[in-house]
Amino acid sequence: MQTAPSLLSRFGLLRPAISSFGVMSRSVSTAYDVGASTNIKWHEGAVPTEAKETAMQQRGVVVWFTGLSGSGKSTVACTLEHALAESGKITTLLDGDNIRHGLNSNLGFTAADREENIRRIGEVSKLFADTGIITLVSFISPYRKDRDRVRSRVPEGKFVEVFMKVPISICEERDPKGLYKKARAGKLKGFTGIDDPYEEPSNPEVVLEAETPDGKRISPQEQALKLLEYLRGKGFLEGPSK
Ligand SMILES: Nc1ncnc2c1ncn2[C@@H]1O[C@H](COP(=O)(O)OS(=O)(=O)O)[C@@H](OP(=O)(O)O)[C@H]1O
Ligand SMILES: Nc1ncnc2c1ncn2[C@@H]1O[C@H](COP(=O)(O)OP(=O)(O)O)[C@@H](O)[C@H]1O
Repeated sequence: MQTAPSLLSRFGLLRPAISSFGVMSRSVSTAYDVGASTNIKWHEGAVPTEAKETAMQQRGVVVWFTGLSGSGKSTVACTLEHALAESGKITTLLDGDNIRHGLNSNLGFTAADREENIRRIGEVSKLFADTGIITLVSFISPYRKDRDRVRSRVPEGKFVEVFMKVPISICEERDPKGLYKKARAGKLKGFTGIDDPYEEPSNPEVVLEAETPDGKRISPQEQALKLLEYLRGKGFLEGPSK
C-alpha cells in the first residue's frame, strides 16, 4: 500500500517546502456545552490567520454594508470588489438576495428571521475574515443590535460598518425591482422603510451619501474609491507588519 506522501509526489502535489510536514496534534481538554450543543470543545487551527495574511499580502476584514433597499449596497460592494480584484486582492462578496437563494432560503422577513439571517451571515463573514479574506457583506441588516453582535464576534478593528446614508425618497425613485411601488400599493407587507423599521448605525466607520452637500450626485465609483482609500489607510491592503 502507498503512503500518503508517495501518493502526493506521484501526482506532483508534494512541493519540497512541505515534504517534511508533520501530523499536528491537538490538545485534549474537557468538553463543555455551548448554546444547544452539549459535550463540544474548541479546536485551535495549526495555521494562524497572520500566516495566511502574510501569504496573501492583505489582512482579513469584514466590510459590512447596511442601508435601505435601493441605497446602493450591492452596486458599491460589486464595484469595490472589482477594484480590489484588479489590484490582486482576494475577496468574497456575500449579498442578501443571493444568500437567500441558498444558505438562508428558509428565512423570510419577520424580525426573528432577519435576526437569524444576520447572525448566520455574521458567522460566515467571520470565518472568511479569519482566513485573511477581504469580505464584503451587503445586507439591509435593519437592526442595530444584530449588526453590533456581528461586530463583537469579529476581531477588534476588523469590522468596518459602511452606512449607505441614502434618503428613502432617492431609494424609492430608483426602485430597480419595483418593490417600493408594490409596498406603497399594499401588495408587499413589512417592507423596510415603509412599514418595517430601519435603525441607522450610531457610529459607523464609513458613511456613503448619495449627494454632496450642494446637491451633486455621487457615483458608485466615487463611493467605492472612498472605501478603497479607507481600507488602504487602515493597512488592510498589505500583509501584517513584522
Ligand atoms: N419585506 C422586505 N423588506 C426588505 N427587503 C425585501 C423584503 N422582501 C423582499 N426583499 C428583498 O430582499 C432583499 C433584502 O434581503 P436582506 O437579506 O438584505 O434583508 S435583511 O438584512 O434580512 O433585512 C432586498 O434586496 P436589496 O434591495 O438588495 O436590499 C429586497 O430585494
Ligand atoms: N451612487 C449611485 N448613484 C446613482 N445610482 C446608484 C448609485 N448606487 C446605486 N445606484 C443604482 O441604484 C439602484 C439600487 O442599487 P443596489 O446596489 O441594487 O441597491 P441595494 O443593494 O442597496 O438594494 C441600482 O439601479 C443602481 O444602479
